Amino acid sequence: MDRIILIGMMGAGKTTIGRELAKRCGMRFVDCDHEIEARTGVSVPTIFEIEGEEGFRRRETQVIDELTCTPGLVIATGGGAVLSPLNRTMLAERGVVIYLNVPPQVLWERTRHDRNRPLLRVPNPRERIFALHRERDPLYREIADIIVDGGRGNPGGTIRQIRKALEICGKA
Ligand SMILES: Nc1ncnc2c1ncn2[C@@H]1O[C@H](COP(=O)(O)OP(=O)(O)O)[C@@H](O)[C@H]1O
Ligand SMILES: O=C(O)C1=C[C@@H](OP(=O)(O)O)[C@@H](O)[C@H](O)C1
Ligand SMILES: [Mg+2]
Repeated sequence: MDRIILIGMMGAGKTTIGRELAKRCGMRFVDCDHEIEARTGVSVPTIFEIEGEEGFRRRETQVIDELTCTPGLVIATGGGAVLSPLNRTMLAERGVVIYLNVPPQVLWERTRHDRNRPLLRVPNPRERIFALHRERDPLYREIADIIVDGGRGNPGGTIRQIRKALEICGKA
């Protein structure tokens, strides 16, 4: 299989699970946000400050286009990668797409003390998480080949679920 692509909300565990999954599958791990940070030399929140969300999204599309043409990768996307129809088409056509589905309350508990997510720098970040989840859940589902429950237990359990699903659909 050429690429495994993880999608889902902020705090769903795409970065955490992706890194570990890649190790276990003998593939290389890349995270779109880390790739953008490496290329620009600044953090994601700094890009939002300087270029706005629009500037960040342009960079994100460029990175998604390049990484989804590179073989042998486990790719962790950012939570907003599915907002653009062009991104959704590239992701859907160029890899096995796995949606880490996590209830918004769990997302909130995982991200509430994290300062690295600019979209949560608002007066009511919990409400924001719930609203983003409502808006994005249908988009994740639209392009997912596999949906796993990423909200319970530890990352190991989620990774086992993913590997089993990949085996069943003959992709691992
Ligand atoms: N079962 C789990 N699966 C994935 N992450 C978990 C789990 N339980 C707790 N976490 C924690 O939740 C956070 C997930 O963050 P991260 O991997 O950065 O998510 P994302 O890249 O989707 O925003 C990490 O701090 C991780 O340790
Ligand atoms: O949900 C979003 O729109 C974003 C999620 C972040 O990635 P994670 O999903 O890895 O936190 C990062 O790309 C940026 O802060 C925007
Ligand atoms: Mg991440």
